Amino acid sequence: MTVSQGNGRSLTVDGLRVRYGALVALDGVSFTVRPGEILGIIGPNGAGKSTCYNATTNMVQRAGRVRIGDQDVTDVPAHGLAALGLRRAFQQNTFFSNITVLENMIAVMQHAHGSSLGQTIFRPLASARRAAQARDAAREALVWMGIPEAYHDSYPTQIPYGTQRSLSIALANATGADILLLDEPAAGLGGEDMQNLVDLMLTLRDNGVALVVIEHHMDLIMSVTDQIVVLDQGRMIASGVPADIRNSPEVLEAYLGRAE
Ligand SMILES: Nc1ncnc2c1ncn2[C@@H]1O[C@H](COP(=O)(O)OP(=O)(O)OP(=O)(O)O)[C@@H](O)[C@H]1O
Repeated sequence: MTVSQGNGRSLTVDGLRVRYGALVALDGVSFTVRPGEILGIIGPNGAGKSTCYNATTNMVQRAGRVRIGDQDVTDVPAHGLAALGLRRAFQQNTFFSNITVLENMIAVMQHAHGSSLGQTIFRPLASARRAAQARDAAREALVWMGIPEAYHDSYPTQIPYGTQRSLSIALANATGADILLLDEPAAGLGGEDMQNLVDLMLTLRDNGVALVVIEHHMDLIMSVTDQIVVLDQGRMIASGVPADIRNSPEVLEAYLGRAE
């Protein structure tokens, strides 16, 4: 396996609280997700799920603390968290659309692992060899994360929508992220695409990535997560393993009772 996953670190948020004027959008939200775990965050519309991601990644003014492994990153700005292994994959697909799928992966992997400009200029043969190695490594990473070779030389917008979603997540992971925050990854997907997404999430989990998933798709959440946090009106009304959440009267009342 060529995609390294860094050191495998957990994410802990403790007592997150966010106010928008008079509205308390998040209040006392705490959880830990460990390497090789998938944590789901669910709740009805307006429950505070997106605010929770924004608070975790320091994109909004908040109280509370955030840790990556043993490191307190509460005051690290959003753009600095990626370098510390925390990546957020947004709902919309994110890639460079004017270069191929393979070139996207090469670019991300080279950015993550660095390349030596001096050697590239002065040693063209070694440079050519490194370029070939980079292509091989990128191809292998893409296939491992469920992007078939048939799509590698296409532009991202030419490949099926579901595969574009997987590509976005694969690129986020290829940065060497230990922790991935996925924002409604299943939105707009069905059938085979959904299964491919599940396979990708499980592959990453099994490789020691800590995943946090905001998702409305209840079957997906119940089938892939190790633990679930339920938000309602900014507060954690329940947390636990999927079987407990499924049977929680509070959750049924607050979330499942209000069909979306
Ligand atoms: N920038 C903002 N300014 C003021 N209020 C906001 C802002 N962002 C979110 N809110 C409010 O905070 C609350 C939580 O919103 P949030 O988007 O976090 O919920 P959500 O669970 O992600 O909802 P959805 O499932 O609909 O995406 C809502 O009442 C929302 O209207």
